Amino acid sequence: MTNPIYLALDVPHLRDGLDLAKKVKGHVGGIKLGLEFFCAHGAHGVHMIGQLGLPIFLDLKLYDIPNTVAGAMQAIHVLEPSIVTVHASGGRAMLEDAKAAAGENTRVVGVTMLTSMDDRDLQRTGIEGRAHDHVMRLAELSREAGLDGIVCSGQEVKAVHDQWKDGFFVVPGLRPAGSAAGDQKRVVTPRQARDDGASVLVIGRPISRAEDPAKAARQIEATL
Ligand SMILES: O=C(O)c1cc(=O)[nH]c(=O)n1[C@@H]1O[C@H](COP(=O)(O)O)[C@@H](O)[C@H]1O
Repeated sequence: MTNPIYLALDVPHLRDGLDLAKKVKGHVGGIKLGLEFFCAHGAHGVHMIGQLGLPIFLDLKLYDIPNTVAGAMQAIHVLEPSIVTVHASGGRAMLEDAKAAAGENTRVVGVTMLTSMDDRDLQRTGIEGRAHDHVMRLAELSREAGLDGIVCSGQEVKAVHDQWKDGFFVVPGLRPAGSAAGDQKRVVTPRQARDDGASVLVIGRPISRAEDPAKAARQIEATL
């Protein structure tokens, strides 16, 4: 079984990121580079981390008009990401054009509702109803638009998986039992998410902020 854990490398310094990625390399299946990393280090940083040989998940959460998102997708072909995120709420045309413009070996997944939000936060954005229903709607839209899968919390992944059998499901907001949730609100354990159908487990601070990141990654891997 391939290791489903992707380390979220949310660090400001490239040297620290490289050191951390090297430390945990044997205990994760890939590295997720997000906005913090990409804004600071751009394509150069992605190449540097890519040299470690692990799949790269470029979490850019693209959200713009279809033409602009398609252009951004084309611009990152050269980085050969295995996974890229777009916001599912960008609408069907944006999602279709994002997928059409993506590289052949890149999975495009739609971010449904951030794991840092709960029902109340959702309502404050003007959307009535529960997180669960919102995620299910955006999962359906993503599937219709031809995306490979979605990003959702571990609280929804089972229901989404039941409806979209061959979908690819990225689950962040994961916390081993007893660890601090921080800004995450819809949280489950890595094991729970995997059992419920997650394809990729995105884990950041429980590994990156641990005293011994390799040990933390190994311990999480052992629970799966
Ligand atoms: O797209 C993501 O990866 C993402 C979506 C989401 O809804 N929630 C979420 O936390 N993420 C990312 O997953 C990672 C979670 O990090 P930790 O909370 O430190 O484990 C961060 O890099 C977030 O940017």
